[in-house]
Amino acid sequence: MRSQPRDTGPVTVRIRRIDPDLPLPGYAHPGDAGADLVSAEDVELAPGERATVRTGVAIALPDGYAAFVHPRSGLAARHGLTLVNAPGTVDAGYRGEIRVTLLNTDPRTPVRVTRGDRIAQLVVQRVERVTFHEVDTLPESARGANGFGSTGGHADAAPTVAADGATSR
Ligand SMILES: O=c1ccn([C@H]2C[C@H](O)[C@@H](COP(=O)(O)OP(=O)(O)OP(=O)(O)O)O2)c(=O)[nH]1
Repeated sequence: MRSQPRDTGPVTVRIRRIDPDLPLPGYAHPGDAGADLVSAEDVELAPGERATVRTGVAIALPDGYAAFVHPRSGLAARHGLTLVNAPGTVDAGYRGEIRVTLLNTDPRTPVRVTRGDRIAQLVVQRVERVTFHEVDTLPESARGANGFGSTGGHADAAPTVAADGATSR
């Protein structure tokens, strides 16, 4: 069966430039999921150091959406630069400046970020709100309570954590 492209036009997100000299977030290519966010600051991160960096923009997402701040793979692979809280969550009701908590994971080399550098990417997604319905017993499933490496695939897989918190290999 041929898959049909979804009929979705772009969602309009109101954005305010707190720092007028910086570019708006932008998609580098058609089809990209993330719009790049730039740094509003010059920062140097020592090995293992983190810093919360301004991006110069604030947004108002429509209800039912959230934006997620993701690391950029090139910065991660080349410099070990990631985000402490990846992905950061920007709530629909948040009107403050989007900030990015960068972390230099490299054990030896400092990372220098210059104002205007693209430091992270913002992925806007629909999100569901749920009603939590308390029950005594959950429905059975094939996975059950197995997780945390239970399916293997790594020589040093983490121990299995049971529903009661007990661990076993
Ligand atoms: O990487 C991030 C993560 C969050 N935020 C902003 C938007 C978000 O709506 C707000 C609160 O984020 P979160 O809910 O993750 O923080 P919290 O530590 O739970 O704080 P709060 O008690 O304010 O919800 O901070 C950012 O600018 N960048």
